[in-house]
Order: sequence, then C-alpha cells, then structure tokens
Amino acid sequence: MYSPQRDGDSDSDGSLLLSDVSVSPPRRRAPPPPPPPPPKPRSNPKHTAAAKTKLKPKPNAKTKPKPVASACTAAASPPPLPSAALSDPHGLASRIATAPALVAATSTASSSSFRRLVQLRNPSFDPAAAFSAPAPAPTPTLTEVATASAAAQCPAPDAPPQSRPKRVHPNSVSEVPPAAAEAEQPKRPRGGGEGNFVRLNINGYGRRRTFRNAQARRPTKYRSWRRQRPGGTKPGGSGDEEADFVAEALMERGKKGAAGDNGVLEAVEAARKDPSKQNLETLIRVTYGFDSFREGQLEAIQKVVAGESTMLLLPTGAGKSLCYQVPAMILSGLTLVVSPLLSLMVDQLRKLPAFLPGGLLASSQTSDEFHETLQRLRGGDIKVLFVSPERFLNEEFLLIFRDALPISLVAIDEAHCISEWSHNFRPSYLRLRASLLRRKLSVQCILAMTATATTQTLDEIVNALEIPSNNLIKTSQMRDNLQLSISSSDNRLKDLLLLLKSSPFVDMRSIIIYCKFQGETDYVSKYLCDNNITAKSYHSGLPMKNRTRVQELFCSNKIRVVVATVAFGMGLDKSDVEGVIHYSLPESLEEYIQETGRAGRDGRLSYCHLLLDSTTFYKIRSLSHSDGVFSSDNPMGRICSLVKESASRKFDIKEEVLLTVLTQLEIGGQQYLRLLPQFSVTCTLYFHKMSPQLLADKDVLVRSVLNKSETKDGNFVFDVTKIANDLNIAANEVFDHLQQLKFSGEISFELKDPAYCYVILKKPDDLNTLSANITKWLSEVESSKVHCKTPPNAPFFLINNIMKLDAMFALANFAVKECQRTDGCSGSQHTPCIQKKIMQYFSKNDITSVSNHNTQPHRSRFVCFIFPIKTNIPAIHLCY
Ligand SMILES: Nc1ncnc2c1ncn2[C@@H]1O[C@H](COP(=O)(O)OP(=O)(O)OP(=O)(O)O)[C@@H](O)[C@H]1O
Repeated sequence: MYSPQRDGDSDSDGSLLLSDVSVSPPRRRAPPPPPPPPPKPRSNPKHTAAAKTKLKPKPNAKTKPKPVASACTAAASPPPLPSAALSDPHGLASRIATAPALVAATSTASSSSFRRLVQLRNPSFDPAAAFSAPAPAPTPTLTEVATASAAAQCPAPDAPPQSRPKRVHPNSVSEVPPAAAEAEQPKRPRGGGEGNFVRLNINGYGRRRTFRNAQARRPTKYRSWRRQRPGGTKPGGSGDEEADFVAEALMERGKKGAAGDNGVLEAVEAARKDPSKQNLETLIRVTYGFDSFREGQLEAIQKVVAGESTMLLLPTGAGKSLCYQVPAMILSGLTLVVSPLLSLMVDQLRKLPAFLPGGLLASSQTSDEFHETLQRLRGGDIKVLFVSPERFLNEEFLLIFRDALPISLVAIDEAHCISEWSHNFRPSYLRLRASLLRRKLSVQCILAMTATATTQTLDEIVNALEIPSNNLIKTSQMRDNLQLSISSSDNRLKDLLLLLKSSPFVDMRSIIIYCKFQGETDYVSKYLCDNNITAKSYHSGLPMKNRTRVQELFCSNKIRVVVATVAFGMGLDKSDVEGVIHYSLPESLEEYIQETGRAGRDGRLSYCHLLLDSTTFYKIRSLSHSDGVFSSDNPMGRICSLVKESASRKFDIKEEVLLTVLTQLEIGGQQYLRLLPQFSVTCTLYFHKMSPQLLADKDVLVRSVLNKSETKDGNFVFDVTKIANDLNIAANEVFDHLQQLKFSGEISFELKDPAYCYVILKKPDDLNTLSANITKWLSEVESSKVHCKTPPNAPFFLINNIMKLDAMFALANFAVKECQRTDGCSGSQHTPCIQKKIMQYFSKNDITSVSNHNTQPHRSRFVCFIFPIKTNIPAIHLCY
C-alpha cells in the first residue's frame, strides 16, 4: 500500500485542529435511522452446527461471543521461538557466515590485487577475521540451499490447479473471451449478498493492460442515442433522453437474455421521476438483488441525484460504490470516477452492472488504449468512466470534453488522498478542486467517498471540493458486525496456531492473516501447513501469476487461509471472509480498519484478532526510520541509494523530480550531498566453477558478498552499495571486479533496481528551513515549466507514519494491559474499547488521545522525504 511518511509534530498539534463544522450532522438530515439489526451468524452448511453454537448474532455491539482470549491466554506457556528463526528461517545465513573453509587463501592474480586495493582503502579490514570463527555446521551446497528453499513452499492445496476462470462482463478487461460472459454475469438477484466475485488484485504499478469493454465494438444504445441527436448536437440531458438511454441499453441487454430487464427499466424511470426511498429501493432490488439500503446509502444517492455535492464516509465494505452507480443509472450525463489505483479501477469497472457501460483511463495505458477508450467515449459507449488522478484534468483529458460531452457527476474514491493529513496523501489528488472542476468541465456535483478520514482530513476534503457542511454523511468507521480482540503474545507462531485451532476460528472457512514482512508470510504459511492447516502466502515479491492464483483459490474457497502482507486485499471483495488475524501490528489505525474491514463484508458476524508483540512494534518502528535521503541508515560519507521506482512510488513523486531535489541538495546554497553516477543496486550472483565458499576463500569481494547477501532460490542477492561500503571502495570498483570474475568464468551476475546514488556530506541542522527552501525552489522550477509534466504547484511531502504506528500500538497496548473490561470488553475481546479509541482518533485527530505512552518521536528522527508548502504543516522530509 502506498503509505508515505509524514511529519508527525503537526499531527499531534492540537492547535491545528480544525473546527468540527465539517463533521456535524447534516442539518436537513432525517432523524437517525433505527439501529441496524444485529449481524446474522453465517449459514455455511459446512459449519452450521458450529455457527449455531458459537457464532451467535449479537444485538448491536453488545453480543458477547465466546471470547477468543482463552485460546490465546492459554497459549502463554509454549516455549518462545528463537528470535533468529523468523529472520533466517533456514539458518543459512549463519551457517554460511561461520563456514570454516573460508579462511585459507590462495588468491588469483585479480583477487590479490583487489585484496590489496581493499586493504589500502580500509586498513582495518581483516577479511579472514570475519570467517575465522570455527563453525561446526557443514556449509550447505547450492543444491541444499535450493532444496531448503523449495521445502519452504507450502504444499499445493487439495484442490487441483484451475485455469484462470473465464469471465465475460461488459465491463471486463480485454483478455476475457466474450464467450464466457454470460456464465460469469453477476447473478441477480443475489440472495443475501453471498455471491463472491473473484476480484483480481492487479497491483501492477505501471503495468500495461488493455482495457476494453466487451461491448466496445457493438453500437450500444447509449451511443445510438447520442448519434440520433439532430444535427449532431449533444443531448441536453433531459429526462426523456436519459430514459431513452436506459431503455435502449436495457433492451440490448434483454437481447442477450438477461432476465427482469423490463423491471429494471421501469424502476430506473420511476426513480428518475421521483427518487423516493421506495423507488430507489425497488431499483436496487431489481438491479442488484439487495433488499434494502445500508446505512448512509439512500441519503447519499438522494443528494447526488438532486445535484448536491456530498461527502460520504462509510466503513470499508459498507457499499460506497452503490452511491455513484445508482446515480449513474439515473443521471443523464457521464459519471467520472477518480480512483488512485489501477487495480481498484479495474475492480470497480468489473463491478458495474451489465447495462452500465464503463471505461477506464489510467496513466499506465498505452496511447492506443487511451485512444480506443476515447473513441468509445465519444461514441457514447461509456456511461461511467474511471480515471486516474494523473490523467484527470490534464490537457489530453480536457480535450475529450471540449466538444461538450456532458458530465453529471464526479465521484472521487479514496478521497482522503486529497488531504495532506491523511495516511495516503497523493499529490496528484491536489488537482481535484471544485473550482477547477467547475471551470474546466462544468461539473456541478461531486461525490467524495472514503472509509478512513480524521476531522482534519474531512475538513480539507470538503474545503477543496466545496461540499456544504450539511452534506456530510458519516457513519461509524467500523462495521458493527466485527468482533475485535487483541492478546499479547510472546510466541506468536504458537499462539496463532492455537487461535486457528480454537473457536471461533477453527470453524471458519475463510481467514486472512496479515504479516508485516514478506519472509514472514512464507514462514508462517509453511508453519501452518506443517501443522495441517492449508495456507498459502501472498506478497508482492511473488510472481503475478502466483498471486493471482492464490487470490482466485481463496475467493473460490479452495484455500482456507491466506497469509499475506498488506499487498493482499486491495480490490478484494470476497464477502464471506470470516476472520482476519493480525500476526503483526498494523502500521496505523487506518491500516487496521482497512484490513479488518476485509472481514464480514456480507454483514455477518466476523472476527478480527490482533497478536500484539512489542518486539515487532519496535522493529517496525525502527524500520520506519530507514526511509528518505537522510535516513538513519544513511551515515555520512557512505554510499547511499534511492531505488528510483520504489522511491517514486512510495513518495508519489516522479523520478525526475526526485533527482531534481537531490540535485538541489548538491548544488544549492549548502552542499549536503554529492551525487554519484546512477547504477542498479541489487545484484544476484551465480557461481559456475568453484563453490561460493571456495571462491570466497580466495576473493575478498566474494567473501564480503557471502557475508552481506541474502539467499534467494539458492542464489546470493546483495546490495552493491553495502559491499562497496563494507570494503570502502567505489561502486564502479565493485562492478569492475565482478566483471573480472565473470570473464574468468567463475560467476555471472544480474543487476536490477536502478537507483540514484549519493554520499551524504552534511546532515541538515534545520530540516524545516531546508524543506521550505527546497519547496520554494521546486515550485519555481515547476512554474518555469522545466518539469511541465509534474503535478500542479503542489507541495510534496511525506507523512510521518511513526505517530500513526505509535497510536496503533498504544491502542493495542491499552487493550491488553489497561482495559478494565467493564464496558463490554471481556478476555481478549475488546470491541467496545477499540471502537471507542478509534472514534477518538478519527474525531479529534489527536493521536495522543489514543496514545497513552511517550511515543512522541524526537523531531530529528522523523522520516520524511520532501514536504509541504503549507505554513502550518511542518515540512521536511529528508530525514534522520
Ligand atoms: N444495500 C446493500 N445490500 C447488500 N449488499 C450490499 C449493499 N450495498 C453494497 N453491498 C455489497 O457490499 C459489498 C461491498 O460494497 P462496495 O465494494 O461498494 O463497498 P465499499 O464501501 O466501496 O468498500 P471499500 O471501502 O472496500 O472499497 C459488495 O459486495 C456489494 O455488492
């Protein structure tokens, strides 16, 4: 997940809190609806008995299911896992490091000269010393390493491998063969909302895909409607014209054999004439099969249909999409949906009902794809257009609308990205301003949607989008069908196993376990498999096809447990996930809410448990300091690197802007760093003649590599800068030497991760001033069109995640250590106190209101990159 850091001082500064106006209930809001019915227990036939006895529905938040605590507290006794186990599950690194054979030395000519070079630069370096300790363990061969690595993989699930399910939907991506369409149409009506779509998480930053509506080549009725305008004039959006569109689109669908379209047509017409509760309910019943609206939906839809800009704050999985889809059916013009991630857009495109034709414009599309969408748009084949914020309002985009393609609604998904206070600020969202939308696109109605926003964030959103304060629709940030529990754990693996073998998790057929680190997911899933729990790991380090397969198997209930990093879940709309377990502490309350929100999307009672282990908290916290130009991992005088692609993505700053800033730090008034030639920093080494250890024996660099590398699939992967720093030589000397070894046939190597490289000469004393100066300078550069493609004169910044992490830890810590269990909490079940803390956090935006221990990080340790322009937001971000 994109999760930039931000400066936390201001986050905790009460003086910066904005008024509560934005979150006051709408003046014209109807009296609060009656409390929702208690969540229903699941009726999974396989687990019916268990559900009857163990998953009793609770009246609102008061139900007290069997506490999970017993499972965890009972687990306190298992012997602690050796601390090294997780970081080096196979013990390879330590075995390699202590290999005895590495001490002797008969150097080749090149190696001895290289050794001299190293010793010349670094007299204290004693290559033998690093390997001199006797090591009883035999050094693993490459074959052993590979075998160990293979063994770490979880056995395949019982289910036979399936080819990727074919789906055809008018709003599908292009690989989908049309013939499969009908079979994969979402069933209507969907009883109980049980129908799961397999949502593919493309997660493909910058990946190229062809997006094509399956109906693109067919003249839809919307298109013919537009063409029928006399003299080619554009429709004015009158009700009749709209009815034409809906009617004809539905007729077309009727030709394909869809049932009940006449009912849909009538329902749309009725809702268009009178968007009453009754008419709208009929509409969602005939289109989606939903019995009624969920909290907030009806109000939002009615406001939007009436042309009023609205801010919608509903929990994850509460049904925000419906709030733009239904108006899109009713309103005459186009609905634009701005969404931050390609995977989300694709997912939402697929979710559109069949007769609501959709299209997509993303910055990662090729020019051909862009023009194809354009053609369809101009031809009237698209009613809902998903747009990435980068594409939105740029010249090319505006040209599309020059010939007055009418836009009825702009829906902004993940609207918190607008706010610099949010956990996911994206500079590209800054172009989303009501004034701009009005001026450039004549848009009058905006719907902003998010699941996580503090008061400050909301305030920024409604200001930017000029949403009237009485048009804020806000429900609690967490669904009340989630039972939340936390237990402290000294041995998370054992506790996890116990948890999974105890009620209620033992009866669940669909569980997600979230881990912080990729290696952890592999290790944990293997451990579970070894203990007869079918589990698969999922993280962004896996090839895309493996990830897709895991997700598909999970969605079709062929895998019961997925052990994943944060990479899993974006765009996942599996409605019957029954449990979410946090093996690692989430990095913020926002992340906690998002991840727990993947459970119980069908409204049934579901369980979320967090295993709190303070060691992990401190580990994550220290890692948080390792980002940015001046991170604590980057000492002065050493070679440092910023991998272009990941840094650009992480900070949401174009690569060339990153370089611009680094350059300014080099050539500005004060020289803080010296830029080095760019090179690829990650190197994988393959040995061909001598064994790694034998060669390391003779070669200083290889020795250092063995010391500093990780093993992946039996090969040695290392960071070139680390080796250069270790040997106190320049990076090009490392490459030269690797080349020599390559020419001698000893090794071959592969390089990846192009990076900006630099040496820090001086760490800034006053980060704020430096940040402000660079911001100013950058703005000047931008306005002088040197970087005409960069976003507007937007501040760049990095959010400080540390305060957010601390707040998350404080909440979990409170639950396990301080909660008196008087207000509905019992054992490790802490739903009431967690909800209360979350409410405090989001309503006051005062992290310290949740934090109850001294978590205020020292200012100089803030992790940031580049900062804000706003005067009230502390800048910097070049961090220590
Ligand atoms: N009124 C309703 N009745 C029953 N199911 C509904 C209703 N509205 C939405 N749903 C279902 O709820 C699920 C979640 O909807 P949706 O994806 O729109 O949620 P969301 O709020 O956008 O979630 P996220 O924040 O994760 O994007 C979907 O499966 C959807 O079909």
